[in-house]
Amino acid sequence: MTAQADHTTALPAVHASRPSPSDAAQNVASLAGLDARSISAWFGTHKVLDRVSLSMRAGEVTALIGPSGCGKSTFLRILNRMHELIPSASLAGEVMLDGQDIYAPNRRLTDARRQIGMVFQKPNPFPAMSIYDNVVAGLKLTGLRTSKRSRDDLVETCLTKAGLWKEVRDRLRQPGGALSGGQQQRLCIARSLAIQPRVLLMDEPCSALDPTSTRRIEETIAELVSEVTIVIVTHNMQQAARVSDRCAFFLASHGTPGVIVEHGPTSVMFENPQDERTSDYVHGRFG
Ligand SMILES: Nc1ncnc2c1ncn2[C@@H]1O[C@H](COP(=O)(O)OP(=O)(O)OP(=O)(O)O)[C@@H](O)[C@H]1O
Repeated sequence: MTAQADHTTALPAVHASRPSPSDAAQNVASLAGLDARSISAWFGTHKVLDRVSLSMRAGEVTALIGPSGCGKSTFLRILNRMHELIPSASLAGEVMLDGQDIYAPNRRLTDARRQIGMVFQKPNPFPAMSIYDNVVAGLKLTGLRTSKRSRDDLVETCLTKAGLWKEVRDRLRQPGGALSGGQQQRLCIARSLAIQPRVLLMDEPCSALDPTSTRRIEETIAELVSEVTIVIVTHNMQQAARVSDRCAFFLASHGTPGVIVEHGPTSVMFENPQDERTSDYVHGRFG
């Protein structure tokens, strides 16, 4: 999971057109924050994260940045219990969703996955399944029976939110695999939204996309964050500056496990970071 870092010294305007996070949080009752407390992670005996704590606020975009191999993707997978799918993987710590630990013994794995969705680096729609069926594919997870009419509405709503409706409304029965890469990624976002997650995790969602598709995804993120809390891993510093409210800078120096060196508002992280290593990284002096 490596990608070339794309650094810049310029800090573009950060989504001036959307409501402030606090306005958004007040407007949508179901918004939830995620609070990771003292997370350590291992693959076998190899420790890759050491007591990482981070609050990801409701109604905000939090960007996880840092050089390759410092544990960003591992941290992200821990946030919705995907880390435990890897046989050698283990972890310590707590992940609180709206004050409830998703790892508590009485919490079901499927609950965490339903409430905390994930979009991956490489678009992964079901290629032979129709666009329509891709969007509703996750509904089985919820166990809810829905009418055809409400499924139709859901498909339109989710594709609209993902910025894809106008491009596909006349070909909903065509296979998802026939769409362009950028369209497939927006289809995956629509599929995640269909089960109404409270948090959406995005692991380098634009790294396989061209600049135009990347811009569309970034616009989609800006529109979605008023109703779903977003955590995004990105190697692209311009993108982190454009889309996020807050950033966390991860680092694993000289084979030590990854830690968060610094986190805070994106403008501060880029313009006035407290740690020299953050400054060096966001300005492209290493990584
Ligand atoms: N399935 C796995 N099995 C064993 N080790 C793994 C596995 N996945 C990741 N690691 C190791 O965990 C460490 C952190 O990897 P991770 O992918 O979380 O970093 P990252 O910061 O997301 O990197 P990148 O930016 O390159 O995607 C690395 O040393 C990596 O080799």
